[in-house]
Amino acid sequence: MTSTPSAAREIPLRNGNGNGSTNPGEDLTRTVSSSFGTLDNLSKSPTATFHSTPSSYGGHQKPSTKQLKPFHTEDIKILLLENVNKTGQEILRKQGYQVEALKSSLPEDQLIEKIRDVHVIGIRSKTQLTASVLKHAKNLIVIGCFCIGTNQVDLKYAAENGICVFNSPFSNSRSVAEQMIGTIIMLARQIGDRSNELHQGIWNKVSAGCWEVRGKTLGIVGYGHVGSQLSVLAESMGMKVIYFDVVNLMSMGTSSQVHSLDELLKQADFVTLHVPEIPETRNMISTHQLEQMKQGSYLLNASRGSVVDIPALIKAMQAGKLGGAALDVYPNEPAGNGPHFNNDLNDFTEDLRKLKNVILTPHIGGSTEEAQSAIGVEVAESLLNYVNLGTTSGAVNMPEVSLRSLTLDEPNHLRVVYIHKNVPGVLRRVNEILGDHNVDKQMTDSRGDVAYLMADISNVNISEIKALYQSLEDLGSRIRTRVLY
Ligand SMILES: NC(=O)C1=CN([C@@H]2O[C@H](COP(=O)(O)OP(=O)(O)OC[C@H]3O[C@@H](n4cnc5c(N)ncnc54)[C@H](O)[C@@H]3O)[C@@H](O)[C@H]2O)C=CC1
Ligand SMILES: O=C(O)CCC(=O)C(=O)O
Repeated sequence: MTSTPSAAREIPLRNGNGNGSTNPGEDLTRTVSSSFGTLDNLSKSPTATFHSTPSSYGGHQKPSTKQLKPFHTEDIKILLLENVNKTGQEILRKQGYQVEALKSSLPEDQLIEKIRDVHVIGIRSKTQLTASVLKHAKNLIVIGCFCIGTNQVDLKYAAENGICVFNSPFSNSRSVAEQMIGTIIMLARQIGDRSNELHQGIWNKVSAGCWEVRGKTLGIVGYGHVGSQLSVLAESMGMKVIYFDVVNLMSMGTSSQVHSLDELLKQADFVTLHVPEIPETRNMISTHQLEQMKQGSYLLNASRGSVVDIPALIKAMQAGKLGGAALDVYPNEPAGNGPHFNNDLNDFTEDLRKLKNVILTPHIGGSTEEAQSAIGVEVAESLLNYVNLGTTSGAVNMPEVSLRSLTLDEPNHLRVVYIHKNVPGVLRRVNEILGDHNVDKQMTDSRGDVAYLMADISNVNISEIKALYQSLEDLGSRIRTRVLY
């Protein structure tokens, strides 16, 4: 169940990227067809106060919280891809929004068709929301990544076009760390091979090359949410933990930070990768790094497929340099489940599949009931808070801005959300427009080239909302204007 504090509703969902209609009025009617109908009706009574009636949506709200609802919620279209958990789907459906949920991701041409009219899209790690896809998303105001990684989204393009992006920063970290613990032991004991052999009827009781993990050194590359959880679990099994991170961090337990990747590679019996996909981490483990690793050591990657040069890893395995490896992620991954793990996907796949003591898993580090359910709730609530209240807390590509909810004892109040280019003079112009009313509270912040302003203003007649909106839209700095009332 959502704990979203109120159910404010957005009116103008205009895209600021120049792809939408040049007439904002047309955009309003096009994107949320009933919002002008409602607005026009209300505006016949210019002195009317606009307490919205208490909504049936989101049963947890305090009685005094104002429900902002200038259009029908069923006009909001949400597309959820990649089997987003039911918890998230239900929260969004309960709002009355139109939710379409698909089990897999979509090929680019189908994605472009679908993304044209949705206001909200929810994805996991596979769907690539590049600039060339997003430029077709004329109505899109927010993206929810129901996962940790956001490398699949062009965050800069999204921000510059007024599309806010949320993720779930740590709800699956524990699941990944636990999978790594299991995998470390499986590699050390060659359990994958023994199990495969026995499935084929072959009894192969061996101890050569099989080890306890107690007393061995685990080298963690990237000591963030996943890496630090793993550190604690590994120490509890008697492993010595060292880690390398570009940031100076507090060591958990008795683990210690080393100064370079090479230092870690030279000391560790197991090397495990938990860095984000960024240009600096592309192929961070390649031929040179594999050469630095100890003879018979093991490599694990559950970060992103681009972080390891897999053909180089295959060579190191074939040469007997490593004792084993485990991969959960690959440069190209299939859109959905099925018999897709072959050379059509990545041209090294058949060679990889032939290797002994190499555990291959289909990107399931975060795939547990606990993680997916928690992520569903967390990201769906971020989406609601953004759509309903304009709140950007936790956003990964916008400044974090929030104001307390409007309440029913505040008549003639509305909330203005103004996403704009971060250039001098904008605040003065915006406040000239808002200044005809009473600005009760205002917050503004910037992140790079984009700034986000949120203001609650009172003494606004219904008949004035459209003009207010239009004045903000007419400013050259405007990326996107939303008025919630
Ligand atoms: N296999 C799976 O199902 C999952 C995979 N992931 C992947 O794991 C990655 C890590 O996740 P978290 O620990 O939550 O991220 P995080 O952001 O909490 O930690 C990443 C750490 O890597 C460090 N780092 C960045 N660049 C580095 C570099 N060049 N060298 C060394 N350290 C560097 C950062 O300073 C940070 O401490 C995610 O970005 C995601 O791609 C996350 C969850 C599930
Ligand atoms: O579960 C997923 O779809 C993706 C997990 C992941 O890689 C992430 O959270 O970054």
